[in-house]
Amino acid sequence: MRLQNILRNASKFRDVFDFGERQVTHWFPGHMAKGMKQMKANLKKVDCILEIHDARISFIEQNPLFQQSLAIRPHLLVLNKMDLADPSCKQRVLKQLRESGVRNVLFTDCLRQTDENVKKIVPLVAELIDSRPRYHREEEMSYCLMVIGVPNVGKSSLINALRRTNLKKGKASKVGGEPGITKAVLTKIQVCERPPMFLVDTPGVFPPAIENVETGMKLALCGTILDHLVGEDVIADYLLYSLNRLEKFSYVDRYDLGEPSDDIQHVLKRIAVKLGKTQRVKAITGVGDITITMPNYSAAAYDFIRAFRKGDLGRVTLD
Ligand SMILES: Nc1nc2c(ncn2[C@@H]2O[C@H](COP(=O)(O)OP(=O)(O)OP(=O)(O)O)[C@@H](O)[C@H]2O)c(=O)[nH]1
Repeated sequence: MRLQNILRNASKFRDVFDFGERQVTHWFPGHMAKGMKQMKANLKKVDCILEIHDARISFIEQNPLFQQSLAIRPHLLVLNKMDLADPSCKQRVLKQLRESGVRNVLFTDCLRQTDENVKKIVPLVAELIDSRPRYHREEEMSYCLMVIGVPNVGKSSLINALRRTNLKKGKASKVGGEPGITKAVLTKIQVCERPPMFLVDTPGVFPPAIENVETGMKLALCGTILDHLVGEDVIADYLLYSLNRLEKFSYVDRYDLGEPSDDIQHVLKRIAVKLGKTQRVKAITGVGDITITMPNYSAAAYDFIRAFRKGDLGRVTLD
């Protein structure tokens, strides 16, 4: 019965999301461009780049300004927050990345105390560095790495996880739930004694050349961009569209919807009622003012988006 309902509804789901006239350029604050300059200058001092992406969106175009630097240095792609991504997509993602020339890839969950793949990072990086010429850093005994990635992807958490795993030491980097917390450049954080390995922490840098508005929206959904710059209503609608497209229907039970729906107003209304998020507003009628109870759509959208980000709507890979 349940499956029949879902299949009946599937034909009613949108095939494409209407982004309207949205432009992504104003979603990226100016401090990111400033960070890019700092990062380019720092790149000269590093032996290997740890590029960190959200495992739910693996195929972000590389920033053209870094392509050259990335090409001449060993490079490891860390797909973090794997605990929130769909594990059944792993092999497809790896294949697609391999086809586009990205060979060194690890999936991580930095919040897990003992993540096997976090343990693999130091040996793999040492191997990658030793297998290639180090140019002007040939004499250097220690390894220096740089972590790069968009805001809120887990750069600070990865650094802390590396220290926890290899040095049995605690936090070196501030970790935040809002994008853009890593602002100051912390020079050289030790992550391993043998071999001596250091990291340069950098501000979260957003690639300015996002290939389309949909990539921007996926990044917004995963918390890379401050919500108010994009609009929680449209993020919530894109989330609903994505869950239906990917056939991830756990939201139906969570919010007692009975069956999947592609109508965000309907879904938000039900979420608001379920969570008791209603507000009393005055309405003017022909026979005088009355007070009516309305669903609080903003509070419902907030809950829906947060539930997705925490993994409460299931493990979802958006790409
Ligand atoms: N579920 C999950 N959450 C994670 C993981 N890694 C980091 N987070 C969470 O993601 C949020 C951002 O983590 P940070 O380490 O501050 O990310 P950042 O890239 O340094 O962020 P900026 O400072 O904004 O550039 C925090 O709420 C972390 O707890 C992970 O592997 N899994």
